[in-house]
Amino acid sequence: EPNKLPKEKKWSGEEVAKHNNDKDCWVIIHGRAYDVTEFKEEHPGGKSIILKWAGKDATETYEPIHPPDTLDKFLDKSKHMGEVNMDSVEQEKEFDPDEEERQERIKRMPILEQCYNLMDFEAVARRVMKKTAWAYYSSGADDEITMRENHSAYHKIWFRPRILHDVEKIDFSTTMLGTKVDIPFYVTATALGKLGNPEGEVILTRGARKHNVIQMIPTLASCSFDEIVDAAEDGQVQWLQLYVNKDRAITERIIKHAEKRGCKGLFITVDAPQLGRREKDMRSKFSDVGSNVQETGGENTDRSQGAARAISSFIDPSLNWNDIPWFLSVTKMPIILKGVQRVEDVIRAIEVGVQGVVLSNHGGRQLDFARSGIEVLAEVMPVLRERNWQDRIEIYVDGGVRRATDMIKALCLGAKGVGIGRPFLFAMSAYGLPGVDRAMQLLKDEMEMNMRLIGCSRIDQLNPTMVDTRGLSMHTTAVPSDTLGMSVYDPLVNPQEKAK
Ligand SMILES: Cc1cc2c(cc1C)[n+](S(=O)(=O)[O-])c1c(=O)[nH]c(=O)nc-1n2C[C@H](O)[C@H](O)[C@H](O)COP(=O)(O)O
Repeated sequence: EPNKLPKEKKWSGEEVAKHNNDKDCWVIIHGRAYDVTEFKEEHPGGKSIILKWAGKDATETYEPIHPPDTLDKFLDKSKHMGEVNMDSVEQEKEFDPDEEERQERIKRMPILEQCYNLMDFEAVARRVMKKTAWAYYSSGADDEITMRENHSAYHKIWFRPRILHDVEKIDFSTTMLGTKVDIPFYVTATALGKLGNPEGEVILTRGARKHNVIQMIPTLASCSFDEIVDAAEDGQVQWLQLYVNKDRAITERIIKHAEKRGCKGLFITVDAPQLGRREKDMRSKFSDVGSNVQETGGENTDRSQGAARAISSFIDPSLNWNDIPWFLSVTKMPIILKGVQRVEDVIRAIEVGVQGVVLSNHGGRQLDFARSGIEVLAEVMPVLRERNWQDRIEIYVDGGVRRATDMIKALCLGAKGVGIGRPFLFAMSAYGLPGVDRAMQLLKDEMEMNMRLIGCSRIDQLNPTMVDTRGLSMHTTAVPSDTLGMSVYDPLVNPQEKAK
């Protein structure tokens, strides 16, 4: 065929560069050429990003968003054109006006030992991460009120410590879905790990292994699912976070494969029938990566929806309670609904037969003005206790957990454990595995001290009498300062302009 290479030949950069338009479109990924002329029409991230790199090496942009097996899985073999002689390819770096200053900031960043708590990692990550990666990880929906409320809700809960209890030996280990863990937190599912670190989610796997905590593997990981499972040690427990695909055959395949690979929990995300509107993310360079989920949204849909939208057009917005029996029928893994936000749905989850819920608003990235997970927990537990249902399912909370005291408050109120997201992403992005390791160790040190100071030596001694939650439902949210107004009316300097 015209485009077929004799075995030993490699394409030159010049030859690939000829295929640089809508009618004839090749890209180079990891030193190989791919004909994406037809595929670009159905690319979930929209076709503009592909055309932007038509005829060029797209590896750097491609890498953080796509697991390594993406092209083998989704691009017909006949479109895999073969090897490219990369010496002949003109490397085109995506111009980033901030890159020079960022490299300077990296040289001046604090050493790891100067990070004393999880918020320190956020402060460092903000300075040293690429803007697009920082935007994706740090963004919340709309005015980010819920994202801030998630953390400040813990500041409305005060302790009622007890005294004169023997707290010489502290044991804060517990079990989660039957797995023994060192400390009651798990690494929650957060997409696109390679935006923050070239190795991606496997860094979190190694940190989780070292501290004997569970990692929840995201559907939208940068690493492939099998890479993440292979990075785990024998006996290391992982869970799967599932975005349900409109095509249930794909979903069934994913579930069965996860079970076969040893996952010990299926966390179905139920708070994201469509990914939230995260404006920091939308402003970053992904703004040219509109996705076909907007196409279905009709002409006037805003296409600059950032990375989130670019990778989530497959999610099924029709998912509903009637689907749950099917999930219970296709797997033996315990099923947990992630993103439950009111007691009525916890009752329904128990009645429909799932094994747990995560009280969560997706880190404030979905519905703004959703209540914090911890506030919902305070609503849920008294109702379950009234029915003597408190042991019918395991209840987790995530969102805004930054201190061991946050964890202790959640456990006092009846949570089995908490999920932690951004802190480990920021620790990984700033310092790699040593950062994640230190972040987890800091939480263990804080846990030991605070359990001692609250007067408990074991997790099962934590109970509602040890906290005062009277202030919890007071949403004395200061009127949000108009950050959008301050920035959005500035003449948006086009980075390309700045470079001239
Ligand atoms: C920070 C972050 C969170 C994401 C996340 C990506 C990032 C960068 N992504 S998202 O791209 O779709 O929004 C996921 C995801 O893949 N699936 C999911 O169930 N939750 C996702 N979450 C939510 C996460 O599982 C927790 O609910 C949330 O992070 C907890 O809040 P903290 O970050 O404050 O700990």
